[in-house]
Amino acid sequence: MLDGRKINVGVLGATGTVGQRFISLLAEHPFFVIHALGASPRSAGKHYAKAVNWKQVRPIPSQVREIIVHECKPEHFLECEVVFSGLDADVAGDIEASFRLAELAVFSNAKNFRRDPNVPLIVPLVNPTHLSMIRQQRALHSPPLKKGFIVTNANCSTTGAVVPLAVLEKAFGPLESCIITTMQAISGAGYPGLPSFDILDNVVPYISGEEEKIEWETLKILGGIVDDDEGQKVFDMHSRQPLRVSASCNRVPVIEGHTECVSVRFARRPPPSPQQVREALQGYTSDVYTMGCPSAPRHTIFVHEEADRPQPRLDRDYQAGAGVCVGRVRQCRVLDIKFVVLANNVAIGAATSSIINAEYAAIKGEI
Ligand SMILES: NC(=O)C1=CN([C@@H]2O[C@H](COP(=O)(O)OP(=O)(O)OC[C@H]3O[C@@H](n4cnc5c(N)ncnc54)[C@H](OP(=O)(O)O)[C@@H]3O)[C@@H](O)[C@H]2O)C=CC1
Ligand SMILES: N[C@@H](CC(=O)OP(=O)(O)O)C(=O)O
Repeated sequence: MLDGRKINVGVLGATGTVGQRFISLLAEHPFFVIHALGASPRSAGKHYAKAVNWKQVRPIPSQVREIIVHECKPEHFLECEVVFSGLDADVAGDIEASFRLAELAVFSNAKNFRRDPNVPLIVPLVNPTHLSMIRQQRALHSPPLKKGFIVTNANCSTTGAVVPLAVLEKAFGPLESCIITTMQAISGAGYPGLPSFDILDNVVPYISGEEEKIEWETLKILGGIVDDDEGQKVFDMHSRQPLRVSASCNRVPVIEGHTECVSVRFARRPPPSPQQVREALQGYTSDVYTMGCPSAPRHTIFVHEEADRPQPRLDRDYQAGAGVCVGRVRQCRVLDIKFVVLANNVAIGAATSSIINAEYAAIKGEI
């Protein structure tokens, strides 16, 4: 893998909410060094510090302030091996495909390639081994690729839910059904997000496309990879034990941190007790942490005993936003078990996941 050298990386969408978090997290990274930045033609040609409307707690890292922002064209990123994409989904599809064609490794937050049958959808605390699909992706690409690939991470609400769901499946066998109700922060809509007139003193019970993404992505992430009749690898979408997922999504006046109420029914009878569920969640260690990915949280899930936690203002920075917090684990009178989960939408829900995915790929020798 790395032989002690650092890998040059670029950030696409570097001026946005997710792009800024990438820059904060990559500023002092042991594997990666920021080499190039890209954004829209509106920002191109400016020093980063002039182009960005910086909204992070820590100041703009000094080494990126003077970098000239480029348009998102591969010719400006040829000295990079990896790009992290925080691009607007309206443009991410074509741009990310062009970087893959130019033999770069693309780690994307955007939704565009999540449903591609050869693109892994990886929540690193859950299914990093889906990275293996990039070999088929390269081979089936026209023309076939030597190094280029795209890896996506999930929708931020999907990410928060699938971490505890995956742990429960591992401990207690397949889930049969799951109901998820989200309370999503406004930073999930990028900056400036919703008009204050719409979100202050209010809850908006609709986020376009979100419920469908949670219901579909959960199956791709929790399912395995199998061989089809032609010997191709395919994602099995949890088909061996069909899992029904029903999601309802709400926007709430919180800046950062998506809170979700989750109820689950297990296939096996009798189901686990709330105490068994708490112990399984608290005791889980992710493979990416064990393998030494530097951004992986030491403790994947913190289980609160207090009746009124997790809360976004208090818990969104747990493990620098890389872990998730669960609370209120209790019996559900309709399904089996219900709980609340909080995940930082900009960190483990976005930039941190992409970075851990790239760390895992580097450790595995794929970049
Ligand atoms: N915010 C979140 O919590 C999460 C976001 N995501 C996804 O991550 C991506 C980024 O989200 P977010 O940071 O919130 O979005 P923002 O709107 O904050 O940022 C979008 C970025 O895309 C750039 N961009 C816009 N148009 C173009 C263009 N024509 N060419 C090149 N670059 C362009 C913008 O550059 P400029 O400043 O120059 O306009 C900006 O850097 C989206 O796909 C989103 O769905 C995923 C999970 C969570
Ligand atoms: N839709 C999410 C953020 C997002 O951009 O999701 P996706 O990457 O799945 O489009 C939210 O509003 O909180």
